[in-house]
Amino acid sequence: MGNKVAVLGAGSWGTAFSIVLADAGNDVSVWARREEIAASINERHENVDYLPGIELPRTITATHDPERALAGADVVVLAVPSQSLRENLPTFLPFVDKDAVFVSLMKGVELGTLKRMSEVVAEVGDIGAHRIAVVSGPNLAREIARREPAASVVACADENVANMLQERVHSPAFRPYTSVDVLGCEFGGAYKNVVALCVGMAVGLGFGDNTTASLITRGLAETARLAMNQGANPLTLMGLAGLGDLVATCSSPLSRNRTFGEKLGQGLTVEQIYASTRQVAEGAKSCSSLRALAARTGVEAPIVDAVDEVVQGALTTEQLMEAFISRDTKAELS
Ligand SMILES: NC(=O)C1=CN([C@@H]2O[C@H](COP(=O)(O)OP(=O)(O)OC[C@H]3O[C@@H](n4cnc5c(N)ncnc54)[C@H](OP(=O)(O)O)[C@@H]3O)[C@@H](O)[C@H]2O)C=CC1
Ligand SMILES: O=C(CO)COP(=O)(O)O
Repeated sequence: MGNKVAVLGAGSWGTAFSIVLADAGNDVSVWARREEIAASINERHENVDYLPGIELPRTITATHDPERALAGADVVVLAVPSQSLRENLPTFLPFVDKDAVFVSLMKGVELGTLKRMSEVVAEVGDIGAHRIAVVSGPNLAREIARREPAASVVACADENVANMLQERVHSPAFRPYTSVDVLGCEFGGAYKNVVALCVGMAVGLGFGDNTTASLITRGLAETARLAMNQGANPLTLMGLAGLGDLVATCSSPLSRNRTFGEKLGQGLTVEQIYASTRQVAEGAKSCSSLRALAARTGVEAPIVDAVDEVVQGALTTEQLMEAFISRDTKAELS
């Protein structure tokens, strides 16, 4: 095995992370669902749909053929939407080397099964935890693609694998830290998208920084409550994959989740927002799965509950804010 990485998914983050991988010295082969995206990457060295105006390194090539993308790759990066991973995996798995390590970039929880992405990979591919890693942190795709400095977490149950991947993804602008808390990183990544939807709603309604800071802070408390109930290390939620990503996503106009929430706050419907973009806002789906998981485990999750109600059309954004403020009062650290 050499230094070839297959990146499965040519959206914003799959493409931006390919730049990190190329800058770190890997040969990168991207699988694109649409042939025209593969052609744009190969011929123009640009992903015209997802990262227009960003020149891609020549060591990134793309193909529509999963077998070609995966041939000779010892690291397989998964960058498709969370809700399509289960249906995508059977297309990829026959061509994955038996020792290759999977790296999930995805930040969602599967509807129905309520599984995290690493759990879906383990189940569908019958793959051990030592071969499944996660990269998660404050990593807005366009900023990473512009090589603005950022840090992130590479988590794997096997510390040696996390160390190996840390080297493979360490580029001049991208600083990865290792962790063995895959679960904590995945909950941090999925939950912050829902909190960002909520913050976006507040912004869309015209509220300022006190409101958004209150939602971010209570969102972090809620994230930690559910993640710890599931076995996460609480310190992971205080780190890059928790607080770091929460702050970046909730603060940035580049975030699709925050933007989705903002449009809801401005009065657009969920259907109108879906019709206006092809990019994924994971929180609009994961609010339902995280809500179901919290209910199943008896964990209080008022932000996730209320965001899901808004997305289902059962609550307006004004009612969400009213519900947030008028809930029964309690001790902060309860
Ligand atoms: N963008 C970001 O800043 C970051 C994103 N992430 C996470 O990375 C994951 C991927 O997101 P991102 O790249 O941003 O998403 P985008 O919306 O930018 O791109 C989605 C990609 O998935 C493809 N796709 C859509 N539907 C399917 C399907 N049913 N089967 C296979 N492929 C499909 C799209 O192909 P097509 O063009 O043909 O529709 C496109 O290549 C998400 O979980 C996200 O939360 C994590 C960190 C940062
Ligand atoms: O995960 C992200 C930043 O770390 C990207 O957030 P959005 O999916 O909301 O754009």
